[in-house]
Amino acid sequence: MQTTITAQALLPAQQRVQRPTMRVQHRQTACLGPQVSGMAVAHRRARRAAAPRSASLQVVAVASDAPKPTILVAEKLGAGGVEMLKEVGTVDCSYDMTNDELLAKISLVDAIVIRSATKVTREVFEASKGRLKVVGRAGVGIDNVDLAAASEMGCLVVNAPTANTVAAAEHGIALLCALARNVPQADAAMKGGRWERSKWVGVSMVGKTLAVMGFGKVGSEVARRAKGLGMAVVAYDPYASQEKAAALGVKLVTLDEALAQGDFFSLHTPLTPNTKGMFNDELFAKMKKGARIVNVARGGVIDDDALKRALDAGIVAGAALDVFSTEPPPEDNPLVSHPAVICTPHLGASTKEAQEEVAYEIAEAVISALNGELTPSCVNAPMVAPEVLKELQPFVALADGLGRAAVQLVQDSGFADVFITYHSPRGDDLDTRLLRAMVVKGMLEQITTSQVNLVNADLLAKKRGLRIVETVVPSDGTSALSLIEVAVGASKSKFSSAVVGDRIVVAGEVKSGLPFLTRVGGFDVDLALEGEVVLVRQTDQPGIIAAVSSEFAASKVNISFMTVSRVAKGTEAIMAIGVDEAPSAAVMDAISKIKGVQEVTLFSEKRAA
Ligand SMILES: NC(=O)C1=CN([C@@H]2O[C@H](COP(=O)(O)OP(=O)(O)OC[C@H]3O[C@@H](n4cnc5c(N)ncnc54)[C@H](O)[C@@H]3O)[C@@H](O)[C@H]2O)C=CC1
Ligand SMILES: O=C(O)C(=O)COP(=O)(O)O
Repeated sequence: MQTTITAQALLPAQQRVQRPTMRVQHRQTACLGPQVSGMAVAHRRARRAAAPRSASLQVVAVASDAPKPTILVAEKLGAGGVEMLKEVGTVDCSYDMTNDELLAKISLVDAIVIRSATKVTREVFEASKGRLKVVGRAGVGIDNVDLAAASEMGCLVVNAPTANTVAAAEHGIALLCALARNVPQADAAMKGGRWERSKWVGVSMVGKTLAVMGFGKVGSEVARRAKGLGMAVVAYDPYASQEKAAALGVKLVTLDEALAQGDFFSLHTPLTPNTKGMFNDELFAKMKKGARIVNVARGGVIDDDALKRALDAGIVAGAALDVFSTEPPPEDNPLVSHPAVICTPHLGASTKEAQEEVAYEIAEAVISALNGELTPSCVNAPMVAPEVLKELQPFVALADGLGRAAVQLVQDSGFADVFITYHSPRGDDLDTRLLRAMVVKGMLEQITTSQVNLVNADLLAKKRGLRIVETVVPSDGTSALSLIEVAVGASKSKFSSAVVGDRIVVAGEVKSGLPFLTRVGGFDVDLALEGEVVLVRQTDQPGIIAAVSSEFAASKVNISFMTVSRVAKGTEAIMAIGVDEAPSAAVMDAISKIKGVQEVTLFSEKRAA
């Protein structure tokens, strides 16, 4: 496989819903059904019990010697989650702040936990002056967070994608039944002293068709429950799999088919540029006359004015809305006051049980993000499924180290082309996003003052005009990768032996779980990628190794690793030497003057704190 990084790969996850890796999670959850939530809860409980956690992949880590992070909880969060946060940081629970209050506070905190009411806009990120490292969304929808601004500023956005799925689905079903049977209207009449039996005759659900729009976690749970009510269920979701639908007895259909067949519609898409105002005049005109709509997704998915027209024209017989384009909706909102509309104030996720679990799920994600770990619920970093993440973990440091090494070998002139070659038994199935971001991170950390992390690596690469070409070469072996090669398109190197053709090339492998540099240019080496590394090219002759070592010894620089590799006896050789601290310029100069030494250079594998 050979791929050139595309604009698509740089999109925030919310807009990349069609990526296969994003779908895997949906498929797993949806196929397993209600018990999944139970399993997810059990897993979370088990993980909570299994301390201490490992801080392995540095994403946006607050340095270990830094003071405790400050975490602002801006909306009501379950007590258990707040307690978890208190174990690791100073927690400020300030609910219902105005935007000005938020702007004033945000530069004092490392993380913020929100629900759907707090808008984390570009203005908020700018006001944080770089301190804000993590936004934790205690729920699913992240349309109230400016993901582009978060990514540009290297701020990790994590959500709680599973804990409220069942609650939202149950609320969808509750609204579906209430809508079909006019429950709120009849209740209001009775409370007003009226016994209106003939006025509130409803419609039956059994045998009717429910069109689920967006067949993800909530949509599929709604579908499962609607089947139990005896409804025929079709689903429109261009990114859902046929197998998942078939497993639930649901037929995946086109948009036009869904519109033509649905007696009831249940909306479950995220709010994205693609879905904003999706339910407009054109769509309503294609619906069966008398259809009913439930929206527990996001208000913005429906064009409010178009719905009002469809209701008034009788195309839509009734709507049940939990979500609104502006929340709370203004008092004169014509939908809220419409007699054929029933409403709840964004209650989909609001069950006692769901809120407790959401709080744990988000606290866990925020803590691990602050610890610098990669969390699977990160929505603006190149995340992969947890099992893939575990497998790639050893190679993440390797990719970072090779990027770091390659860029430091470039002489003066810049470069635009980066070639990453992965040797992997997975072939085309290898998910390279994480590794690519780490190579880029390693490179950019050397050449920019911006904070670079997995969140913004791709974005910063694009801004700098880097062209990244990735190639996967099938290889033997049982681990995910056997070798990674990183080359930059530059023929002038501080170490000319690193140049092959018109590229500076380094390659490495993971050995005993640690990243090793195994090739520089055409030379094989074998050196742990850590600390400071000195490369020496010399004529292959006796005495040089001793002469170089004694220069280090004289200046009390400890050698941790050394490998020597030569082309052929008596010709050229290179030494790769790991040293505990960077030798002085004088030592480097002295080495370069040793008879037989042709060139010497130094690069650092020290990671940014
Ligand atoms: N009212 C409430 O309190 C709650 C609302 N929600 C909202 O429910 C929605 C769904 O949540 P989940 O199921 O957890 O998300 P999900 O990501 O599991 O599912 C969303 C599905 O929508 C599909 N989709 C994306 N664009 C589409 C399009 N243009 N047309 C048709 N399908 C499209 C995706 O492929 C995906 O399968 C989100 O908007 C979320 O914010 C979720 C929980 C509670
Ligand atoms: O999880 C979601 O997407 C929700 O809409 C729930 O919102 P909430 O956390 O209840 O403000």
